Amino acid sequence: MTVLLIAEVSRIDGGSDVNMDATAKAMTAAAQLGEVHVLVAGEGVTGDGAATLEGAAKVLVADDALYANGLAEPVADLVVGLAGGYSHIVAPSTAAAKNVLPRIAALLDVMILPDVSGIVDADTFQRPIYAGNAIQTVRSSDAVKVLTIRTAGFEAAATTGSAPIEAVSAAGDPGLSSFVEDKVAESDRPELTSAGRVVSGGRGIGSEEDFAMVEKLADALGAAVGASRAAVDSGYAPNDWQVGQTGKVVAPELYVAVGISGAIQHLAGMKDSKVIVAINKDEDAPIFQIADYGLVADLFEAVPELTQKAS
Ligand SMILES: Cc1cc2nc3c(=O)[nH]c(=O)nc-3n(C[C@H](O)[C@H](O)[C@H](O)COP(=O)(O)OP(=O)(O)OC[C@H]3O[C@@H](n4cnc5c(N)ncnc54)[C@H](O)[C@@H]3O)c2cc1C
Repeated sequence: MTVLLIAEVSRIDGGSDVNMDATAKAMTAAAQLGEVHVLVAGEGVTGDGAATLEGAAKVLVADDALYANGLAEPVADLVVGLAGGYSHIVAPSTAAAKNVLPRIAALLDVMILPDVSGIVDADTFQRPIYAGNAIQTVRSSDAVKVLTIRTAGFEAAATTGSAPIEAVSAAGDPGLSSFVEDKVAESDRPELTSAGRVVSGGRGIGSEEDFAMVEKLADALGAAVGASRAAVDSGYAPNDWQVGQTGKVVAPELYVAVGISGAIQHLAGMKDSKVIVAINKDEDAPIFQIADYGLVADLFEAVPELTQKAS
């Protein structure tokens, strides 16, 4: 069995480099499957770091401007071109890999095995389902197994090796996508995951216009703004404000939940906050069970009043 491990490559200061932590953890999983070749695709990449990974038999370096901006299509094409000799194609379960690996699986006409957290044998894998509440064991009879590795489940491989490095040439531009720009979101507010205070709004706010009320309270408190998934799905707040199981996990000193019922998936993202304040008109709302301070009130009255007092 020979495994192709796709290294996670991050863009740093105009160049690219291997994200060693994610790649080293995926290496530990890959090494349980067979001999591992590591593919490093990027612009200006050397493969030197990947070559130190214990378990790497060979490092393949595709140094080309085509891979500079992390577009999934050229990388998928490159991997499909190399896939012939491999029993498994593996990558750490990162946002980039989750974009590339399903394309590879589709092009090879095999299934994708995402978020693998345990290797049973070369055909059998474990992965969490139902938000981690159950573990699924999947056996694949595909000729090539394409899997992403949930890195939290594996220790990082040591970096004491010295694998040989080989250049591989770019597959050519499939012309399916082109890079336009990267834009860093600018905000005067603190960053959500590291903020000391967070004010989040839920479906109870009722509209995008009224969500401005939550933002005003956040600004008065010097807080970051969060939202429940229902508020995001309803278009009241942008996606990257979502707090919870499928959003961001926050643990600020102060978390204010406005018009949020307190579903378990929301609590998964904020229950470790030091002081939780809930504003809800329903006194039986589950959020009150974990709130340190509960205000049973109409948010349209309570929030402007609080904002005025905090300003
Ligand atoms: C797999 C999965 C993952 C999920 N991931 C997430 C996640 O990451 N984050 C998340 O938040 N949810 C997540 N959810 C959704 C979650 O189950 C809930 O549907 C969601 O959290 C509900 O959002 P909400 O509390 O804003 O809305 P609702 O449950 O509709 O609650 C609205 C609340 O507002 C109150 N209210 C209404 N009007 C007023 C008023 N005028 N004044 C005061 N209070 C008022 C109501 O009493 C109610 O309690 C997930 C669900 C699934 C199945």
